[in-house]
Amino acid sequence: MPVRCLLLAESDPARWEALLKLESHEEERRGSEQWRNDREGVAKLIPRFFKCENKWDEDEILRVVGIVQVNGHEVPLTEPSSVAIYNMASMLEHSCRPNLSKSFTNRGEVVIWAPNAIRRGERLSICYTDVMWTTGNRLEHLQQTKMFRCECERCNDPTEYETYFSALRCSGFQKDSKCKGYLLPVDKSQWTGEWKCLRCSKEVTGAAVVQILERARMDLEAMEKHREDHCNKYMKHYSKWLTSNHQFMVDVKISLSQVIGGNNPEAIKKIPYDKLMNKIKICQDLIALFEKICPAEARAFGATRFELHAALAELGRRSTEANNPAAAAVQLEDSLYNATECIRMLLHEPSVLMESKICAQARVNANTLKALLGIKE
Ligand SMILES: C[S@@+](CC[C@H](N)C(=O)[O-])C[C@H]1O[C@@H](n2cnc3c(N)ncnc32)[C@H](O)[C@@H]1O
Repeated sequence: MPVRCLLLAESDPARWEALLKLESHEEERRGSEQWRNDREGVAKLIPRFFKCENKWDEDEILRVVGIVQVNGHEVPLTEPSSVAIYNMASMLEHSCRPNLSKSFTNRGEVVIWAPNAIRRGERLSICYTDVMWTTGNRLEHLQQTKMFRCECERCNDPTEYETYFSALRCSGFQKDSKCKGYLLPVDKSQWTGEWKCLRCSKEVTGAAVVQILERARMDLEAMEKHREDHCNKYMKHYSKWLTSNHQFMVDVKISLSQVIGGNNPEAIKKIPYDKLMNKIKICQDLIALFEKICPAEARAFGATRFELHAALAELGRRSTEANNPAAAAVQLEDSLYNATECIRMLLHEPSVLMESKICAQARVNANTLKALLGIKE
């Protein structure tokens, strides 16, 4: 990527000039661990590897590396994904609760759109990191790669709109404790320091927090997420330490929402009633959480709305079979609403991605539901 950028100076001087106008954080990066690694691994390597010792000096290469790191977007169209820089999209500022969503066309063009209404005067933002990461991880990632401390509303509220997405449970850190309180950092800007229970005020060391989070992360990575029993076991075990909305729990709930009755289109018809209701509850909880912490995260909404519409349609089918047309009508209408929301959220997904196929299926299902409900186009 840096070599391609550097070669623009000859192949496309106008784009080279435009690239050089982008933020590199050259000075702030200088001397950091990342900068030292880039110097050894990129700036010194390129001239040797490409046998062009005098073509570019070290500072020029490191500046381009900085520009790529600060402005690059991961494009998930290929396996592995690629990185691209978009001149206009580079001007967008960051928020951990952005109001814009980012998608791509099959040709790799970026699509920036607003899933929800934006108030007059509200600033436009995208997320430079992952909205599904805890505050500590987001802050660290932004500081290390984009060289700034995020002061967005979400980062300044450790409860994250009372979802406790990054919090831990006090009881997990105290033997035989019945405390139902949540732990958060004593200093909201220091997620690696001491944590304190909001209810009983007990303090826990940063090292103890890191230890449990590391264990939970490793177990999450190692588990088979397509296995319902594995997901349930993980949630049961870690409910001692993690809040029900914690990043890792949410990760497992997203898997569960897809796995329950999701093996094939017929599978959902065979699951017991309580499992069907559990799928619906998981989807509704996820949507309520997304609405609070990431209302523009279109792909997460789209996938979960799809699962919810499927479960509600099945519920409606069972109500019809049980001779309860009134309940069936409400459930099918609700299913149609979720299918429509799924389509709206996945509308801009490129056909090479799975999300576009989910969107296409939601269209077919929405038409079937409309026919069932006697709704004309
Ligand atoms: C992709 S550039 C955005 C354009 C850049 N502000 C410029 O004028 O060229 C990313 C850089 O903008 C700044 N930035 C973007 N969003 C920010 C935010 N919410 N708070 C502080 N700095 C931010 C940071 O310096 C970050 O590394």
